[in-house]
Amino acid sequence: MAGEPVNVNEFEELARQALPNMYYDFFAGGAEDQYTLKENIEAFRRIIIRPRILVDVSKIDMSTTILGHKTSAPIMISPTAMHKLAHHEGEVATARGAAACDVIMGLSYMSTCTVEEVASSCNAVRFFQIYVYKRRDITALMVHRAEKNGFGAIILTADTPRLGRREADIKNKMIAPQLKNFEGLISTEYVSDKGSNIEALAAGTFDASLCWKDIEWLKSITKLPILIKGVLTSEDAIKAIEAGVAGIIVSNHGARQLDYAPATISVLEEVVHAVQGKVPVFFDGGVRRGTDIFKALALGAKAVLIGRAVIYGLAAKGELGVKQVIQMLKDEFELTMALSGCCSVDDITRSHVKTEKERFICRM
Ligand SMILES: Cc1cc2nc3c(=O)[nH]c(=O)nc-3n(C[C@H](O)[C@H](O)[C@H](O)COP(=O)(O)O)c2cc1C
Ligand SMILES: CC(C)CC(=O)C(=O)O
Repeated sequence: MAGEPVNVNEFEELARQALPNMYYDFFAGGAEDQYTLKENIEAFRRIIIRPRILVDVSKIDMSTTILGHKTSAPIMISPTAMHKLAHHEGEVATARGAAACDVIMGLSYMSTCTVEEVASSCNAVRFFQIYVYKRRDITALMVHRAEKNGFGAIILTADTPRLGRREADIKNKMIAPQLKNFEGLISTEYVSDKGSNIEALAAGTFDASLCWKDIEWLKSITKLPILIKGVLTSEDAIKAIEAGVAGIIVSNHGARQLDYAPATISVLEEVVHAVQGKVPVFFDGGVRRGTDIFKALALGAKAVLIGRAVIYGLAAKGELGVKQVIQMLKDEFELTMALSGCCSVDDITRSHVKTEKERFICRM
């Protein structure tokens, strides 16, 4: 590629060149046939924008408020694991990139920098994602550390009772590094001759018995608002509201868990309808362009979360790359708003997009 990257896909190419195959495959890969992985992107392509003309768009305001936190754009960083495998500064570089762009950072439970290191590195608003370990005392301790270190919410990832089958990681015998957060608490260095050590780590530590009633337990150990991540159906959206969560994240885990789960953008509206405005609905999966962000907001998302795009920026150029990727998405989103006749995020409505089903309705 000649010159500087001009879009997220070019950052992916730089990341591919920068990383050992094993790590690139871990970051980029999905489950089994990777049908859902492709669909997360393709389903966006099938949605068309209906722009309005002759609107004064000389000033565009992308800002919004997420759980009471004012933010520059409806963009957050999705929690993704093990950033030191992408860049030696790890999650500290990601957090600094988020702070520089004034967006909220989701920190993974499986991070390679500690909660304390990330918290003291910058003033980014941070949410902490958790997996629930069989050793619940360790999860409770992590929640308390996040609370003590000024994190603004807990993201409970609910789609991973077991790890999805990621065949590249099996072939590569993907390593499971020791995770600094858990040093002295539990070993996260798993070695299995059979294949992915990440899978062995998840099988050894994650609590597959986690269920709806455990949200009560989580609420009993923290005052922080709880977002539930991994909702794909109206049935589960209703249960989540009954359980008292502060928000819902429509996510298929970047297509790394259940293959042939739906593309997230194709089920966003189903969840939004079920929620009836009771809590904010967030969205992730396949966001690579500002137009994708616009489409998700038109279909009812309060904000989107970005997973791989941020990792690609981090792998290519560290903190600067994270900043450039987020800025690129913000710039593209701002231009999309202007060209669609929307001056603020509240101006983006359902009538600004046509889904595939609606596109072929013939107006007589
Ligand atoms: C390499 C990688 C690691 C991830 N690790 C986590 C994790 O630790 N916790 C979690 O809740 N989700 C994790 N996810 C899922 C992301 O939070 C998010 O749902 C997904 O990446 C969104 O799709 P996108 O990558 O197309 O933006 C991970 C995703 C990737 C690609
Ligand atoms: C270490 C893994 C369990 C992190 C994860 O959620 C993922 O790789 O998708």
